[in-house]
Amino acid sequence: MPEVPIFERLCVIGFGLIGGSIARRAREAGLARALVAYDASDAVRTRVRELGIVDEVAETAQAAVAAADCVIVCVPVGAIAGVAAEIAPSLAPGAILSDVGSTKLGVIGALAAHIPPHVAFVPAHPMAGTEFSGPDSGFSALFEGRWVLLTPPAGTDEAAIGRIEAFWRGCGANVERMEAAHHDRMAAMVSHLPHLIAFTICNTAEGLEDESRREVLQFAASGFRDFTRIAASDPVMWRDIFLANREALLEMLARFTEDAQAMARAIRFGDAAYIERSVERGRAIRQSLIEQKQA
Ligand SMILES: NC(=O)c1ccc[n+]([C@@H]2O[C@H](COP(=O)([O-])OP(=O)(O)OC[C@H]3O[C@@H](n4cnc5c(N)ncnc54)[C@H](O)[C@@H]3O)[C@@H](O)[C@H]2O)c1
Ligand SMILES: O=C(O)C(=O)C[C@]1(C(=O)O)C=C[C@@H](O)C=C1
Repeated sequence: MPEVPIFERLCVIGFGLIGGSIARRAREAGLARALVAYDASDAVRTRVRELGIVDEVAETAQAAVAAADCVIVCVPVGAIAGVAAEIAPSLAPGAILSDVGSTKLGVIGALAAHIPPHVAFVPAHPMAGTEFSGPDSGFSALFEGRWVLLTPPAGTDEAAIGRIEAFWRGCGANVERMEAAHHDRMAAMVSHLPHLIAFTICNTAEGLEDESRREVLQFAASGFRDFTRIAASDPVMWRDIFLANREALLEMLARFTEDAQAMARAIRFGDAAYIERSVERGRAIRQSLIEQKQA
């Protein structure tokens, strides 16, 4: 366990699933001496005050960051650059700015213009979440045993990276560094493509003629339910991710489409060996994930 507190005053901008989980964990584990939050939504700020997790809920983003030695931006990817522009003039000298966005290249590019020279920017992405959102959805154990990927641009202050790493370890996470472009291709495959497919299959079911649609919803057994859990996720968040990671996502979608077409062809021509091999390979990959989790 890292020595606590890691930060004197930690500021969370955006108090949804991820911001709320960070705040809960930071409070529980004493990772920051003081916690301050800001959210653009009046209703969310009111709820955060009721929850009593943070020491202060600021009325503006500028006021929230003013005396913070670490600011973590936890808003949808498409809103991160706007928040950075809003808070940049108020960031304290020596402060660390971080984010939790699900895509990294675009976020880093959009933020570069706004970060003052006296502030270190350490981009991060916790590979943990649920299909729920909002101030009540967070929980302190969300990051326990999960990966957090750091994608600091070359030349980022090592001490700042070390403190962000210590913070995430204090949240119970494992931390790894990687290049932002590599991160985006990997995330496209393991997270963005599965969400795209889950949303799409729900739309496909919805598009069936009335009677079949009613039956799909009535008789959906565990296959459809397990497979589409993530389709309950927030539309703004996923709109932003798909648009921000366009190239990598389209590449993975093209690969997937080719593989799906190969399967369609095998089914059409009765190629039983291909079908069995393909299912076998898929099953082995899924089983290795289960073993990894148990290890
Ligand atoms: N949900 C997940 O599973 C998950 C996992 C890892 C990373 N992420 C990333 O974390 C970020 C937050 O996701 P979440 O699931 O916590 O979302 P959420 O919808 O639960 O919360 C986002 C919050 O940001 C606030 N917000 C929006 N624009 C704002 C602005 N300009 N200024 C201040 N507040 C603003 C909203 O009011 C909302 O309360 C996203 O970038 C997402 O890609 C999400
Ligand atoms: O478990 C879920 O519900 C999630 O969608 C979490 C999930 C994922 O795809 O694994 C979603 C987005 C992220 O950026 C990281 C994690």
